Parts: sequence; C-alpha cells; structure tokens
Amino acid sequence: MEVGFLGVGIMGKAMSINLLKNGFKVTVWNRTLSKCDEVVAHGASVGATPAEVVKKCKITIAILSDPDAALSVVFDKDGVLEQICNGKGYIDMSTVDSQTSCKISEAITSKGGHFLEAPVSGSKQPAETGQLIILAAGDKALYEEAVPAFNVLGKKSFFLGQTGNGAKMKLVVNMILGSVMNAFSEGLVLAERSGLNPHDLLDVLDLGGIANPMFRGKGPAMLRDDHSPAFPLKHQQKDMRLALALGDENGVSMPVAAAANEAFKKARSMGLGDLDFSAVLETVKLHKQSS
Ligand SMILES: NC(=O)C1=CN([C@@H]2O[C@H](COP(=O)(O)OP(=O)(O)OC[C@H]3O[C@@H](n4cnc5c(N)ncnc54)[C@H](OP(=O)(O)O)[C@@H]3O)[C@@H](O)[C@H]2O)C=CC1
Ligand SMILES: O=CC(=O)O
Repeated sequence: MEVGFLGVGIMGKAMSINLLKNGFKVTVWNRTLSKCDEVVAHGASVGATPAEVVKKCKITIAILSDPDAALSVVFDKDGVLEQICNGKGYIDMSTVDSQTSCKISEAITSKGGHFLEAPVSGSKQPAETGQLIILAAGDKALYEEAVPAFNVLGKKSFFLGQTGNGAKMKLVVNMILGSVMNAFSEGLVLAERSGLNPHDLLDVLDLGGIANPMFRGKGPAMLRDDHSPAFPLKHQQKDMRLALALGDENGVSMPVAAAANEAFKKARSMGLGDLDFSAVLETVKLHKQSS
C-alpha cells in the first residue's frame, strides 16, 4: 500500500519510518525539505509539494504542529485541495480543535475526497514502537481502509463517530495530561525544598494508586533537569489553549487547566517552548523564598 505522509517532525518522522519498516511504500513531504533525508534513508520517496504527494497516493496522512499548519497544507498554493478528488483519502493526525477539523473535512469532501481526523495519544517513543492510541472520527469507510496502517502505528484505534469527536477526545486527554504534569512538577519541587529526597517520592508514587507511566518515564530525567523534547512544550500549551476554548463552548469551569495553561505560557515566555513539556518544572523552581 502506498501512503503519502505530510510532516516529518518528531511524530511524523517516527511514524513514517515505522510504516516503511512494516512494508508500506511512503512518499513524504515536509515544509523544511531537508528533514525528509532520514526518512528517505529508510526508503521513502519525496514529493515536492503536498499536492504532488496527494496526486501520487490514494491515502495521504498528515501530522503537523497546530491548526494554522494543518489549514495551510490543505488550503495554500500547492496544497492538498489542488489534487484531492473522488477515490482519494486524507487523514489528519495533528492535534487541532474540532472547528479546524470540520473546515478541512468540508473542503476535502466538497472535492469528492474522503476525510478522517485521527489525532494520536502517545509520544515520541510510542510513535517509534507503534504503540500510539488512535482517536479517529469522520469517514468510516476511510477508517476501515486505513486500519492496516493504524495497526502498524498504534496499539489501539478508536472510531469515535462524526468529524470533531477525535479532536475533542484528544484535547480532553491532553488537558488532563498538562494539568497532571503541573501537579507533578510542584510535587517534585515541594519534596526537594521540604528536605525530602525526590527520588524517594518517585518510588512512593510508583507503588500507589496514582502510579503512572509519565511519572515513571519522565521523573528521573526531570530530576536531572533533562527536558529533551519528546512532546514539545509549545504544543502542550496549544492543546491547553484549545481545550480551554472547548470548555468555554460547553460551559465547563476548568480552573485547574487554566492555571496549568498559565504555567505553560510562562514557560514559553522563558524560551522553553521547544523543550519537552516537562520543562514547566522550571517555572515552579523560579519561586524561592527569601528570608
Ligand atoms: N510529540 C508528541 O509527543 C506528540 C505530538 N502530537 C501532536 O502531533 C503534532 C506534531 O507534533 P510533533 O511531531 O511533536 O511536532 P514537531 O514540532 O516536531 O513537528 C511539527 C511539524 O509541523 C510542520 N509545520 C509547522 N508549521 C507548518 C506550516 N505552517 N506549514 C507546514 N508545515 C508546518 C513542521 O515542519 P518544519 O519541519 O518545516 O518546521 C513539522 O513537520 C502536533 O499537533 C502535536 O500536538 C500528538 C501526540 C504526541
Ligand atoms: O500529545 C501528547 C501525548 O503524549 O499524547
């Protein structure tokens, strides 16, 4: 099966290489073309524009940073819309809001194409090992057609109904993720400043009812001030912003998420946006009591 792939950032690179390793033919495009080199070394072909990729492939997948990027590759010159047509499918796996997804869906379907949104839960390592959780919604027939690819990319795929539901589910999950990361960061600093060994805190957490892979996976690196990016903080802040907008639309009060969003905004203003979202820890460390 030949698949087009738009966007080879942290996630797209891992996912497209994974498809290649599992026997798919892949044609990639990235705004910064040189970033395609590593995927090409694994056997991919390169398309010069999104339109060229869509022209060549029956199904094209995209995973791009945010709503602006997702819209740009579809609507701009040489974009997806120029070549999408009856019989072709477009799957956007970026984390965006439901309005963005619906706008893309309408444009694709008005040209006779098929659209599926399929944001993913899971980070760089799950992308590398095919352990993502796929949150699909939209065209059910395209979903069925994409299942062989989803089975390579993920450990479980959900079909959540109409376009927009995948985006909403992803934002709810990441709103919780970002809030938990803030509470975890405060806990690590509180343990250390109050004279405890924070490594003991990690051991205690790991044995209890709130044990989770994020504390286990990121905790030791955070204690070393290692925030090498797996999930860039700027994307987590974008997700908090979009989740808060979803809260506004639905009349849901989210003071915890709002506070977490402020912390991520603070971290971005400190120049930490390209680091892992665990770098929000640095905002907690800023405050020191003076005697
Ligand atoms: N990293 C993670 O752990 C996870 C990320 N996600 C989501 O997946 C998406 C991608 O994340 P990730 O791979 O980490 O992000 P990266 O920042 O590593 O990659 C972003 C990609 O988007 C492209 N891009 C950005 N702006 C534009 C634009 N205006 N036009 C065209 N292309 C553009 C970049 O191209 P260029 O190289 O030229 O900059 C790059 O290919 C995001 O929506 C993120 O929230 C979801 C789950 C986990
Ligand atoms: O969106 C990030 C993730 O880890 O999932």
